[in-house]
Amino acid sequence: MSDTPLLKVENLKTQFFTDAGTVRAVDSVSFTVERGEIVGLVGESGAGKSVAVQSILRLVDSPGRIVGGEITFDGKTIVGFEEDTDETENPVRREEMLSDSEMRSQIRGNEIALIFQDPMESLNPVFTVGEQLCEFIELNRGLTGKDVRERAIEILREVGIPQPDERFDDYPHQFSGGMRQRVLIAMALGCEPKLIIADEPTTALDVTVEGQIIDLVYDLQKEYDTSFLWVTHDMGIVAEICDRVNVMYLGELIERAGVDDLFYDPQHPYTEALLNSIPRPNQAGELQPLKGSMPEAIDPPSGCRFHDRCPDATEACTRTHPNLRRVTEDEQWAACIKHDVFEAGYETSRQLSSEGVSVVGENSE
Ligand SMILES: Nc1ncnc2c1ncn2[C@@H]1O[C@H](COP(=O)(O)OP(=O)(O)OP(=O)(O)O)[C@@H](O)[C@H]1O
Ligand code: NI
Repeated sequence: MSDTPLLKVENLKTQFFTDAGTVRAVDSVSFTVERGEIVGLVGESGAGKSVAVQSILRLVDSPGRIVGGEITFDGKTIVGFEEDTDETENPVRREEMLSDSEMRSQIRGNEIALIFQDPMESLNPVFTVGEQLCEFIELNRGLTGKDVRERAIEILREVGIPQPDERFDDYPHQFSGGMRQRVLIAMALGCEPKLIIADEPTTALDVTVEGQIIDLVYDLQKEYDTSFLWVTHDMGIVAEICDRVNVMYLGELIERAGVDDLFYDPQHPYTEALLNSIPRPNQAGELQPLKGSMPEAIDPPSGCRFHDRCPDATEACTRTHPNLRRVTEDEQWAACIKHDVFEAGYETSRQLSSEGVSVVGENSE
């Protein structure tokens, strides 16, 4: 049991059935989170990171639907379909797949907690921070009376709220953005989850506060051994806290690696381009902003979805769809036909060259 990953996502497909066509927001994505790990999910805006997270919690909004794949969490089947139902609008659920009420009572906010970008959305402005935290603890941990208040104050102290017994009676608007995010982390911890999913939780904060929150998460992770799935478009944050990283591009996973391998020896040109666009210690040349913007998931390019922005693309890349495969001795995986030259004819076909790279506008971030 303990050698199975805490979270396992396999060939997940989530699509939006819109009037304009089918948006393949998450297109056969697989990754795992092991116990006690902080795993990053990175990529530009629109890559499918949030939809992947919503799929794990089974919170995909209509007209979106999970149409294929399997998600298991701590021995439970969050998503599981009968075979051969892939890509139909109504795949048949397997018997062991958790019901909607089991998702609500056992998984969401209990075994898996979610932290969003905007804490105000998750906090109720008419109740004090303390009241909300207490309600949450009562609901999730079954404590009552004085114990609840004590636990709430203890957690507030733990997440670095100064004078927690006084701040307990404040309303959310009396807290700064960073403090509110700390309260959300307190709530997430309050239910002692096995996994915390953080979807760009520090994007709205200034750099100093962001740094403090990240330090806090790092410390808490050490203390509680909680696993994290950390969604961000910020490679700097990834470098700071993640053990392993999954890079998404246009609904697909294009590279997966341990954080050091990813930063020092990226195996996919998109990862390399992302890294070249941020300042980092071993920076060889000047910063190069990532050229162009990500195409629409409704009509992805043929072959490799990144080929029209890729500096290394050859003609073969417009034809061959690369699969994610292990490309180094370590656990480093990439989806690029550079790594299977003989099969796909990468080296023998014409370089698309710099003119082949369409430069349309600036990076979408
Ligand atoms: N309700 C919806 N209806 C139609 N398409 C949607 C809907 N929600 C998301 N999408 C599409 O799914 C794709 C993935 O979106 P998603 O929000 O997961 O991206 P993201 O990687 O989280 O980006 P960001 O960094 O901006 O949060 C996009 O093409 C988006 O337009
Ligand atoms: Ni998002």
